[in-house]
Amino acid sequence: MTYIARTIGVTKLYKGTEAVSDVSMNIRQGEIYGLLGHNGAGKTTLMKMLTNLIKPTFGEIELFGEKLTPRSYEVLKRMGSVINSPVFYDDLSGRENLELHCDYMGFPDKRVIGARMEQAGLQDTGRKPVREFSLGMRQRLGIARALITTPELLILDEPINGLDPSGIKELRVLLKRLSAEYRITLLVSSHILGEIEQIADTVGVLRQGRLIEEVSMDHIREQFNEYVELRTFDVRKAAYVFAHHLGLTNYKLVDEQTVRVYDSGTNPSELIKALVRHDVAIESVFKRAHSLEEYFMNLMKGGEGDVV
Ligand SMILES: Nc1ncnc2c1ncn2[C@@H]1O[C@H](COP(=O)(O)OP(=O)(O)OP(=O)(O)O)[C@@H](O)[C@H]1O
Repeated sequence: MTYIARTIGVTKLYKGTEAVSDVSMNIRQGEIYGLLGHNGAGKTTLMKMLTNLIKPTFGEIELFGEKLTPRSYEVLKRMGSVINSPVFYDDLSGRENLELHCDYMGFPDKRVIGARMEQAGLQDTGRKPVREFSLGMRQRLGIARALITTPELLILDEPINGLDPSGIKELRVLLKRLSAEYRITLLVSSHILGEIEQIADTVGVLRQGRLIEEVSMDHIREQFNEYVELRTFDVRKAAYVFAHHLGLTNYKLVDEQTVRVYDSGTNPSELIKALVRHDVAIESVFKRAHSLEEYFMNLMKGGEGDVV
């Protein structure tokens, strides 16, 4: 397993109060890691430590397999970030802003600018001053600026904050494209589960400074498959009907009275009809729909995760 970034027991104290507490997070090369947490959970603080803007009080950070120190200039060149809302010269165009950035940062080769504008979907903005950009365009210009150095890891703090639905969609497409086409590893924070869920390969849940969950979305989806649960007086006969009359294999006998059929496409009425036809008495039927949201919401606010 190759980790591009790791924190090992990282804690940050502000005037004796823990903003981030003993966080060990593992970001794999090539993935989109979604950092989920309510406002104040510690997402920005964690990202600032990863980008060397602030130092952990305790613990260690590893980037590209190397320990992060105040002199880690080389590894920092391999990453880009947008933390807090990006600031631009509003009277200048997107391209001019990126040209100035290259000057400040000492990148003589400005040929990359066109490619970065295009990657961020801003190739058609021409001479339009940034003042006239939508919030979504500003966010994407911030990302284009962070991409100037061709980073392998991109860290984005709440990039969808304040965007309207079309801006959110454009950004989602951009992030997925950066990951799939350009193989950039992404760490993206949000307090909106729906967004993280749609793009992330791994989700880390921060609550009051603690990383209380780090799990792959594939694993979570497997656990949160929708199912139809039937209570019957004869589970074995019900299982027989499912297997031999409906050709199902995706069912499980939970206990002496309960059988679950896992499949989002399962139609409860088909199951009931088949059971009735074969004289299997049914006590109750229950369809469990998407409970992923419930699970993460519980984690974020402090309840127990209800993993089936
Ligand atoms: N410079 C600072 N000095 C003192 N306390 C701070 C400082 N920066 C952050 N904090 C506190 O640390 C905690 C975590 O803040 P942080 O900004 O990391 O959270 P967040 O999850 O990014 O939330 P938000 O989305 O609201 O920025 C909060 O209680 C915040 O008030």
